[in-house]
Amino acid sequence: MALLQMFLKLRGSAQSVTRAWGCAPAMVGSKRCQHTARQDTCNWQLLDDCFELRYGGLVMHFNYVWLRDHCRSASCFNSKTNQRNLDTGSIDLDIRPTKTRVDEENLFLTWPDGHITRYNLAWLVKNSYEGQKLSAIQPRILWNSEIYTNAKVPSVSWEKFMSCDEELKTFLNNFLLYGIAFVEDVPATIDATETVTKRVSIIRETIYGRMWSFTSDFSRGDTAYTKLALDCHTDTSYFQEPCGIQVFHCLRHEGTGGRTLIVDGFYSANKVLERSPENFELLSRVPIKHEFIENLGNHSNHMIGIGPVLNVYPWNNEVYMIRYNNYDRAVINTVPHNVVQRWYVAHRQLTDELRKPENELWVKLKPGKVLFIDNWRVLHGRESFTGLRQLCGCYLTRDDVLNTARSLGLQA
Ligand SMILES: C[N+](C)(C)CCCC[C@H](N)C(=O)O
Ligand SMILES: O=C(O)CCC(=O)C(=O)O
Ligand SMILES: [Fe+2]
Repeated sequence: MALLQMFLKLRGSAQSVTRAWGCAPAMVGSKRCQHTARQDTCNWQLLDDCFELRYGGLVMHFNYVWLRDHCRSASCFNSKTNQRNLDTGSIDLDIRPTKTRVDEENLFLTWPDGHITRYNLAWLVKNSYEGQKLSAIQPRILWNSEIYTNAKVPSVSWEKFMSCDEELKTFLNNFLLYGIAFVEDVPATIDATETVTKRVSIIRETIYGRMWSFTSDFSRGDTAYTKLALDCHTDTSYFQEPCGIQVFHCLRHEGTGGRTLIVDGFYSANKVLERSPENFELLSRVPIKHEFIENLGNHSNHMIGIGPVLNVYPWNNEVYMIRYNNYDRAVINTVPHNVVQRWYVAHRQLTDELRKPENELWVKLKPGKVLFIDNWRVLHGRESFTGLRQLCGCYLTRDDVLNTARSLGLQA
């Protein structure tokens, strides 16, 4: 929590300075602002180290360098490319505006060189730390098996999915909210599986190939290539950037068992946060290693990924990635002995949550039913099985899935 406390402290000290700085012509101001339909009062003060703005129900604090840096005038910002022209390295780090003016919708600051910046007040609300802190980067519905089942998430079907953007949008909306989504009635081939994934994103080629198809032949040095049960886990936790999405399509299974286990890792992480913030903090602070060492036939690989089990945004504690794979977790040598015990306690609490039967969703994948899993959020596993079972799929690059979602107007 140290970093968060630092943030809060910094904000606290900014707030405690109430008298305005130097010899600015107008240091405190007030104006009735017409903002959309309602009347909003807009109050501002030039504080020592920031500009304080009260507007739209928020008290916001803007650093002066930030304000200069975010000038959207034609000379500072190219609105065609949405890129900054202004050289941030040229801003005086002690810069202060020399003049301040507010009208119904805008704040105007004049800088020492005479340059004037206009900020739309609604834009400031949206882009202030205080405004941002209130909202999640990615709105989600955390689920256990009952919540997911009761939600009756509409499934999408191959034909419509391939031809209709609205159907793709429905699918991506489900995927963003729940971290899993299905496409039904897909032809049971590797080619069709590839076609369906390419509708969503770019395939991420890895040491396992581009499209992969595997069975219990131990062709690779990993338990996935056996008939054994697998406890819930995230894949490629031994990559510096674990794969964003995993796609599974069971092309055939003649035998028993082999159901797929799916668990919302963020639901469990949230339970840990609610019950023990200290444990949550340990899991989000302590970096550990995952490792994949393969020496089998013509496959020789050594992958190492380092990072905490829970990756959170420091300003709102929102989890954005979980790395949890007890098979692939490497020797812990990044943690001092007095922290290790506490880390194991925290890890146990998360494990207990993940393994609660009510949090487990079990599905039998059948030919035709393609499952997309958010590998940064949802853990998967499987029941042991008998007989011939062939699974194909691939990994997708996360940025491109989110890019597709945003291009369809979804928040991602
Ligand atoms: C999916 N596919 C069979 C290609 C690879 C499986 C990788 C399994 C590995 N233990 C991990 O969790 O990353
Ligand atoms: O066989 C399965 O159902 C999944 C195995 C697995 O965890 C994987 O391939 O990543
Ligand atoms: Fe896996």
